[in-house]
Amino acid sequence: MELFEALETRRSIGKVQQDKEVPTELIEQIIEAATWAPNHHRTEPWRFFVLTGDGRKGLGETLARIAAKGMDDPTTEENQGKLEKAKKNPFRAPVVIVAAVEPSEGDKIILQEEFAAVHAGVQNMLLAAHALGLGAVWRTGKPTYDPEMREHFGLSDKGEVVGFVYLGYPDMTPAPRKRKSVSEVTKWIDN
Ligand SMILES: Cc1cc2nc3c(=O)[nH]c(=O)nc-3n(C[C@H](O)[C@H](O)[C@H](O)COP(=O)(O)O)c2cc1C
Repeated sequence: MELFEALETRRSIGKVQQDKEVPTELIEQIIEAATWAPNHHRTEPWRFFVLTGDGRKGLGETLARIAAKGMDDPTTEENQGKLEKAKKNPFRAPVVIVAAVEPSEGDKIILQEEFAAVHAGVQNMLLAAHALGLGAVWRTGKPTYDPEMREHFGLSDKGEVVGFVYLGYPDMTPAPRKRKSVSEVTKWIDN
């Protein structure tokens, strides 16, 4: 797929086929695409966790634990329903690739730039998935940044999950989207 076509036609695909497995080679290709992202001082701060099958269970349990902390009474019927839903969330796609940052140490290292590199990597992953005929969506939400999430994936105190890429073969056709025009978002400064 040509680059500009991929840029313009990539869409968040929230609904993917449950029973169609994604070959390991394609998952590796998508992660490799992330590793080609630009990164200042060549720190390569990205880390990835590929969750498949029952490997998605731990994420669901962590999401539920984090959600329970924010509830006055997690035992009510309504809240139990919410916690069950949180547990099931990672099962919405056959593959969840967790993208995380492990910032490097050093006088020259700027924390925001370590995050920027991983964010750029995630965009590469979404484009690669699209070019390979897969559907993907970058999911986050407040629990992503809870310390328990960092601990669940064994990241350092400075490490952080930056997103969950839900991946599979598309089971939806997204509606075309509009973006603001270049002129609306750009100011040319030439003197
Ligand atoms: C940092 C980040 C977090 C996002 N988190 C979610 C999310 O939690 N759930 C979701 O459905 N989409 C999420 N998205 C996807 C956006 O909703 C989506 O990109 C936006 O609606 C534009 O649609 P498009 O990707 O199809 O162009 C996220 C996107 C980014 C960049």
